[in-house]
Amino acid sequence: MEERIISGEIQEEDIVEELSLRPQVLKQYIGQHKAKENLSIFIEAAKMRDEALDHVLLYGPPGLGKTTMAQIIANEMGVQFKQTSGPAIERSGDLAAILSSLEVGDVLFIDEIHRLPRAVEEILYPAMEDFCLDIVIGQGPSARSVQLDLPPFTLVGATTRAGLLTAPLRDRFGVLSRLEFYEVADLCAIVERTGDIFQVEIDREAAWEIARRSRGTPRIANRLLKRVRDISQVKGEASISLETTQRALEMLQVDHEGLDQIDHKLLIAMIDSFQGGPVGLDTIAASIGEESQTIEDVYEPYLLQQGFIQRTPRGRLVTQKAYEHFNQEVPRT
Ligand SMILES: Nc1ncnc2c1ncn2[C@@H]1O[C@H](COP(=O)(O)OP(=O)(O)OP(=O)(O)O)[C@@H](O)[C@H]1O
Ligand SMILES: [Mg+2]
Repeated sequence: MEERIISGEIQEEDIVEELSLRPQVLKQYIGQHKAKENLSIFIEAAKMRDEALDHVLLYGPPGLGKTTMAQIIANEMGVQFKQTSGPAIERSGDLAAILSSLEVGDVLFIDEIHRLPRAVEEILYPAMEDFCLDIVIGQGPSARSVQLDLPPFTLVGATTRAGLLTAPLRDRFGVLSRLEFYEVADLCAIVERTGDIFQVEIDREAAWEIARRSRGTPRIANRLLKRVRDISQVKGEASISLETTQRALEMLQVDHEGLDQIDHKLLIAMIDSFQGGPVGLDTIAASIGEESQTIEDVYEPYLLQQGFIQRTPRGRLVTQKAYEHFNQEVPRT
């Protein structure tokens, strides 16, 4: 897949900056008021009882701040943060090794937890529930099962697709926290914060414009700001202006709703080739040459949330808003 400027997924150019841009404590974490409020209560209660925080599942589209939140949880609890990911753990032994290295209260963060192999996942059940490790040593008739005690710890799982988690795994999380697309005002604050860290001035209306076109996603807001900053610097502006921002975003082919060429291709295909739907995901994917899974995880959530498309049991439908976006008449049926 070519790299889209408005993809919420992490790209190579983001990696270095993310380290410096990540808020460290809850107070610096902008937006997500509901998730933040819940977590801060649970964190405070766990600290008062001097216990490990209950296991937390963070879910939501890419780039909304799941990894950031996981690190903040560890910081707020004052414990160590250990990080791994579903696809990185191939064998049960790998997970057993990680679990047995944990100390009291530690946060173990498993990113993309829906991609843990099944056999590995089963090791997690007793670990999460009873803080014990059940391992089988040897094979065949001589195999025996050994139990090891683990210190109480907090598992923080992150996933873009909570629906893919097995029920036994999902049920073992005490706190389920869904991250939502950000409000424009919150994204605007994020853009201004990032501007401060980059030491660039940005006019309020320019920050707002970037926020508006960032698909509710901090990672995209930060990325757009970087591109806009480059263009503004070349122009020699003392502070990034609205006009430059609009020009830059036009050059980057991000429209006033934050939609890009691929969104356009997708919506236009639905309108022109499938009379607005309903049309199945796989059919749309084939017609625009993208993977169904990418459409479902990356493009569609924002189009759904903004009401450009709807999901029905018979497939996806484009809405009146989509027709209006392209100045097209809604066909009568
Ligand atoms: N609430 C926030 N306030 C300020 N910056 C944020 C916030 N949430 C996320 N960011 C910034 O957005 C970027 C992406 O966040 P993060 O890596 O935590 O997202 P993610 O949900 O883990 O993404 P992925 O699904 O790709 O793993 C980071 O650089 C972070 O600094
Ligand atoms: Mg992440």
